Amino acid sequence: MRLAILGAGAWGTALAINLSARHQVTLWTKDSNHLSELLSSRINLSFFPDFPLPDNLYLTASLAEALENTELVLIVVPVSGFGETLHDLVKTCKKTPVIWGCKGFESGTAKLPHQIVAEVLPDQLSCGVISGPSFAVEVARGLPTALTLASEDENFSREMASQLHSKNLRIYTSQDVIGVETGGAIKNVITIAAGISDGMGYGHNARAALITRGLMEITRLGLALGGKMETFMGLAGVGDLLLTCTGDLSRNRRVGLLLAAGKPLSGILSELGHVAEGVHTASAVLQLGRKFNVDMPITEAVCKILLEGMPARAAVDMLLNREPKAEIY
Ligand SMILES: NC(=O)C1=CN([C@@H]2O[C@H](COP(=O)(O)OP(=O)(O)OC[C@H]3O[C@@H](n4cnc5c(N)ncnc54)[C@H](O)[C@@H]3O)[C@@H](O)[C@H]2O)C=CC1
Ligand SMILES: O=C(CO)COP(=O)(O)O
Repeated sequence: MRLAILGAGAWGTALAINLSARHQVTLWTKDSNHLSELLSSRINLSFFPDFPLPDNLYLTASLAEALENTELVLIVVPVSGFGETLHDLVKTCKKTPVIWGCKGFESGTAKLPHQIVAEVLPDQLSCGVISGPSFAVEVARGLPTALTLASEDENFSREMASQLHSKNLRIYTSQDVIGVETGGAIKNVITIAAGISDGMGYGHNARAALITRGLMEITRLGLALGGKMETFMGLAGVGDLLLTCTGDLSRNRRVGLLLAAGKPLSGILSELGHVAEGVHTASAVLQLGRKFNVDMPITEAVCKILLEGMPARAAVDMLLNREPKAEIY
């Protein structure tokens, strides 16, 4: 298949490396300076420096060129650039099927990516989201990874999954777009909390409790938004939550670890050099929790730290001092 990957960060590059083994892939960056770097070194020094780019991977900064004869567009820019990228796509007048891999609610509007698609590309029928436990480095290495591809159009997800599926990239299908997007978005906020807890030395018991109670927050808000319970128990829910809360490759976890060490958020984000979606999505999650009357104490504590500068220890005390209640309610 001929496919265009829009977004040459860690995730776009990892997917391009993996999929180039079986497909004709074009990797698009909006930034012409970044393109020059990619073309001259054949390595993504800015975002993914440890992997040479495959010889058959085509690189461009021209969207029209990227979309030439393309059968599928994979959008893997951060959520903050997702709407802009869709608007750029509209200008090309191409009706190519679209799959996105960004994880978060849009900051300010609290919209999920599929809601942005519905606004910008209202006639886009062949579309869906791909998500699940997938550190970019491991996908680039060809290590076994399983993902969920969700689309309201079952034929589309089945057809695309069969094209993209391989021994090292197992693609399961789903029709629960809201559930898959919600799981991927909220787990980033819970992961920041897990990083904080580990950074403060609270131990394995506390982390297990955070993951479990975090899954409860994901499930409660996800159900309120229209997602399905089984999705939160699957790859895009508990699967991704477990990965990033425990795996040191997670940027969101790293944000938590560094906050616990007392570093200021602005310094952490510039040191990271990559997007940490939990930072940008936390307030939207809190806003939606309030709107749907869903109790989200972990999200609230993370927001206090990120948005109000509350010291991590005080936020943890706030969580620990909550009144006891029934586990399931
Ligand atoms: N890195 C990973 O392991 C995974 C990341 N994701 C998700 O994929 C999305 C992208 O993540 P990464 O590639 O890791 O981030 P990154 O920070 O490594 O790279 C982001 C890329 O997007 C580009 N970009 C930013 N705004 C843009 C815009 N408006 N238009 C065009 N390009 C723009 C940047 O120049 C950069 O090349 C995030 O939502 C993330 O949660 C999903 C699964 C795995
Ligand atoms: O979502 C991811 C893996 O599934 C990547 O997580 P981070 O953005 O925290 O690195």
